[in-house]
Amino acid sequence: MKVTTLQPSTGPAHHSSAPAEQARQLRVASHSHIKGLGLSETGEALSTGSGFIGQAQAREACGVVVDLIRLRKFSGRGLLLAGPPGTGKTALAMAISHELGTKVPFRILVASEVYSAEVKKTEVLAENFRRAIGIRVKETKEVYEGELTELTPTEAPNPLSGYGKTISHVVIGLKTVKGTKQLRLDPGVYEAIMKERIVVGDVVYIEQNTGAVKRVGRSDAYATEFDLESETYVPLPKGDVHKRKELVQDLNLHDLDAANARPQGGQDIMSVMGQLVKGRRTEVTDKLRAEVNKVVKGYVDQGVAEIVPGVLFIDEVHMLDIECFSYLSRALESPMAPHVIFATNRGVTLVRGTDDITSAHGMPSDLLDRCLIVKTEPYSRNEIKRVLEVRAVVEGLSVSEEALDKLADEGNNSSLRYALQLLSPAAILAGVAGRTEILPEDVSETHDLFLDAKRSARGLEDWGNATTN
Ligand SMILES: Nc1ncnc2c1ncn2[C@@H]1O[C@H](COP(=O)(O)OP(=O)(O)OP(=O)(O)O)[C@@H](O)[C@H]1O
Repeated sequence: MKVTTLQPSTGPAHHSSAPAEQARQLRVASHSHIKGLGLSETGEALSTGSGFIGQAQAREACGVVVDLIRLRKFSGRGLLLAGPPGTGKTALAMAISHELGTKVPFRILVASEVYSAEVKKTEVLAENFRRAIGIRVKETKEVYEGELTELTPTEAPNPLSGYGKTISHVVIGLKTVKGTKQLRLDPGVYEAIMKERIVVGDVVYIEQNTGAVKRVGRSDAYATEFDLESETYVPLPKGDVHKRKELVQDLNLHDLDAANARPQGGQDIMSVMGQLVKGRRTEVTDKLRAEVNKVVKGYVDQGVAEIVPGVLFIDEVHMLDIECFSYLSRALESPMAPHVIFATNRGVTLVRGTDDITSAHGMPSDLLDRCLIVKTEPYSRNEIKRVLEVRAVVEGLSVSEEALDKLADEGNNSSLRYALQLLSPAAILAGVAGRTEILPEDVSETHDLFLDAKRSARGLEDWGNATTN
């Protein structure tokens, strides 16, 4: 049996998500029940379509925007979601992203994030713009693909330290419909296999010239009717183990900017795309971005790559200042701009960075004129109750009808977000009382333990008055 040796991949290390990124992911989790705008074929809002309750008019308006985006008739324009806090503006932006599809990048930026000590405001905006522009690269490569039938690492004495063992090489077996093949792999590829948590029975492919390993899924020969995890089962690959395969990589322009700012060498797609621009770089500059754009445009013209404009959601847009707004106006003109959705809960207010210019939502009129504005309405008590119901199901909490009513009252008196935030603590208190179901007493106790903004502000005011008298 012919055995082939492969070299390890030397592509850029993929950094784990930074705290900011993790905070961003947490933000997304609170909308995990939102699966889309919940519209019928004719664009009418369904009563609880896709986890969305109420806001029928705003959802239908956003449905029209999704159609405009799909028809590529939305470039250079923005969507502004204006409404009181907790009326589903972020949820609508998430729903639009779902409607556009998982391959469309979606980026959340809270406007106040642009004010950071180290990085220029417009640089933060530029980076978020680039992260919201996807690029899909198709390339045909020589790969070894199949169901993993054998994974045998061979140990050898550690040549460096004289004690302990190291992996000298690993032998794997790959099976396809047509046959099997044994491969002798470099330790670096074995580490990649371990990192991807690949086990015997998984269907994988290994790129021949980089040794990059990709887990496609679990072979459906192992599918059992009792499996609980959300495993993706895939059929046994057809054809030979060694074949030419079209690989699709979904990146965003910031990935390319960063890879070019710190070229790391190597053959995998990130490294290749990371060497588009000659010469050593240290940071991402507008000049670098312009060069990356030029090369990307060349790839698009050759049909190797496709630009996927994503969604950049800028929450609390009234926090941006005049300098940021002028950057946004220019950036929206760029042919490679993402679709920008703004959200604000402010009315007429001062445009930050100016002394005396007030305007609707704190945005300059020239930018406002380019936006479609969608209003979100406060929820009725019944709608708040239904949102709480949907959220409780998603969070796996069981709530009695009376407790749900009590929470809905809290939401009605204070805010939807406050009521939603009482759900998990109430579940904890129910657990402490040895119950799995949340009852009204748990809601009352959490109401006393955790204040809403109005009560806490009033409490401090009373305290302030008491101490000054
Ligand atoms: N109509 C709705 N249906 C289902 N869930 C909703 C709805 N509206 C809001 N939510 C949920 O309520 C919570 C608060 O909503 P969201 O964050 O969208 O409000 P917002 O208008 O963006 O608030 P803010 O102005 O403070 O950013 C989120 O968990 C969101 O998923």
